[in-house]
Amino acid sequence: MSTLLELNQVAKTYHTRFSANTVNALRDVSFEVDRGDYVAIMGESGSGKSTLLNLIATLDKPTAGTIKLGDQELSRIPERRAAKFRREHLGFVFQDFNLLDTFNVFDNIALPLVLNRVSVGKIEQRVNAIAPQLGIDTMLAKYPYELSGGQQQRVAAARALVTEPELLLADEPTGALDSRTADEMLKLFASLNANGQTILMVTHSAVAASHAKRVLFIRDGRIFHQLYRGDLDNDGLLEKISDTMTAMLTGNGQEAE
Ligand SMILES: Nc1ncnc2c1ncn2[C@@H]1O[C@H](COP(=O)(O)OP(=O)(O)OP(=O)(O)O)[C@@H](O)[C@H]1O
Repeated sequence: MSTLLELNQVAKTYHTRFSANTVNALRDVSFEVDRGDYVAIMGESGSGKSTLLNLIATLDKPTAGTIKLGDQELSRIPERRAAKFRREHLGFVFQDFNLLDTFNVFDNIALPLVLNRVSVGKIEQRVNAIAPQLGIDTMLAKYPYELSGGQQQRVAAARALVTEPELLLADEPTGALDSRTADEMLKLFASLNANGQTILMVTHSAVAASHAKRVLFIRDGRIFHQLYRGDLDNDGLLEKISDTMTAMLTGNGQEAE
């Protein structure tokens, strides 16, 4: 398999404006994500997960180290091209869906294509192709407030996928969903991944992470440990995740290789 995302000794230090304090949010983070992989990133609140996601999403730049998506080193993308790069290469799914209330479902899904100046005919073709895959083809004329949380998240997933992104970035995608709906969402992610979609998901939820192929644990801005699914089923991986979380919380266990 070829490498899609490569982080090499990435560090991020925040300098707070009104004091001399600095926060080392990430330190010496290196890992790779192959095309077709499904990676979950776990860690306690404040461990650096959002910082990491923001760097990969080109919303912020590392203080040191490099991040490459394919052949492109992200910190070399000029500011004026960053939004276009994001729309062309990345898809985003957030905890709170981030749908536009005044747009119907069709227009919400179409938005990134409109911004990319895709022709009207092609937009209709793409939206009509992705909607049935996510089971929302009967809802295209509805507005977000008319949908359940699970349906809204599927619309958000459709919007993220309609541009056929190389990498799907998800930030707590099941955080606002009840457990049954969260389970449906996780099954959807697994089937997207089975069809080749590369996924990087930040989550607090061990159950959500147990659907991934690989789990990275961050503690105090460093990679603490990695788990690979191998031959394990979701329950087997969940057990290992729980053990690692216990080790992380009690301060035991090994640092990552
Ligand atoms: N803009 C900022 N300025 C200063 N410090 C920051 C900034 N953003 C994050 N931090 C600090 O960096 C560290 C990592 O924060 P980050 O938000 O990445 O953690 P997290 O793992 O995503 O937490 P959570 O799960 O609560 O969202 C924390 O100590 C946080 O206070």
